[in-house]
Amino acid sequence: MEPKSMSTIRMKKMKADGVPISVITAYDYPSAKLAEEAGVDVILVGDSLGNVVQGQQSTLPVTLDEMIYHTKMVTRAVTAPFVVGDMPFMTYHGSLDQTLRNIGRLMREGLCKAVKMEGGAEIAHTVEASVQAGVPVMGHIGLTPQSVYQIGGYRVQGKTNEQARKLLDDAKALEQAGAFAIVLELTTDELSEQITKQLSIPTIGIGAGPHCDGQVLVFHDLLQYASPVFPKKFVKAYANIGDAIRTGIAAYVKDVKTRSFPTQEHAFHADLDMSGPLYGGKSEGQ
Ligand SMILES: Nc1nc(=O)c2c([nH]1)NC[C@@H]1CN(c3ccc(C(=O)N[C@@H](CCC(=O)O)C(=O)O)cc3)CN21
Ligand SMILES: CC(C)C(=O)C(=O)O
Repeated sequence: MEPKSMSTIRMKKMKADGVPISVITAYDYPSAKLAEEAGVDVILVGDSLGNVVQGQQSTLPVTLDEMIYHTKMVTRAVTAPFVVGDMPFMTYHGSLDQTLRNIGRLMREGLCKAVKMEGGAEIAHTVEASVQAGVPVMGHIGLTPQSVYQIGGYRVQGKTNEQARKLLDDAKALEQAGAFAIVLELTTDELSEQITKQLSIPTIGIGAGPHCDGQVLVFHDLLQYASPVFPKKFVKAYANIGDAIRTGIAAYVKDVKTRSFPTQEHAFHADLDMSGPLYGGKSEGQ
């Protein structure tokens, strides 16, 4: 039987039943295909692709067209996982009209089933309008990388009462606005637990401790795929495909240099006489 597709309703039920939600980022066809085969519930086409795929210093330069390009490749690859596309920097802060156009492009062209937006109470009106337009919205609070230059660095969030209280209010405002889930990024364990308890929609943690309803990690971090950012405390590496790829390529280079590859084993043949005049050889009688 075909695996049942993940949905926002199933995710909410998973929270109620205490079943954790597994989320991974992916940015192209093969990685998304492997993620589905591995049984992941949700795939986030994150704008972290700016860092791990494009080699940028932050997620800010990522454009809507680039998000659409990557989201298309991911949605082409999968059936069961619920695919969420990230709204890039400044594509949901202008007029509501422009925001809805941008969401429309990501969903219609990228074929994702939902979008993610960074921000709390200050974007609740945008979340509400999007939800009213029929768009499932995933919230994202705590460390919001699109605001890294305002925050001043990739820092743990919610360490003071004032900050923690504000983040709890943000989470509630997003739930009230109709978000179907909220990413908690780099929020303290205690705050993540409290937010998770007080919401009926699932929390998806990254660097947010073990109390969230689900977990998300960046593909390149959990598989050690040449992730350019320094080692992060909240990451657990489950494979080292960077090493595997480098070792494989180095062996290939060595084989080419020593003429160990290709060999006759990899060659194709045709039964032709290439010593004759057709190929510039000497013909008889000359
Ligand atoms: N490869 C990658 N993984 C990510 O998780 C990720 C990205 N890129 N790019 C977009 C954002 C940026 N993220 C980051 C980047 C750095 C830290 C970091 O340096 N964290 C420190 C904690 C700092 C503190 O103690 O305040 C750490 O040691 O984990 C955290 C999240 C998460 N996202
Ligand atoms: C790290 C996750 C939550 C994200 O926002 C991204 O991949 O862009």
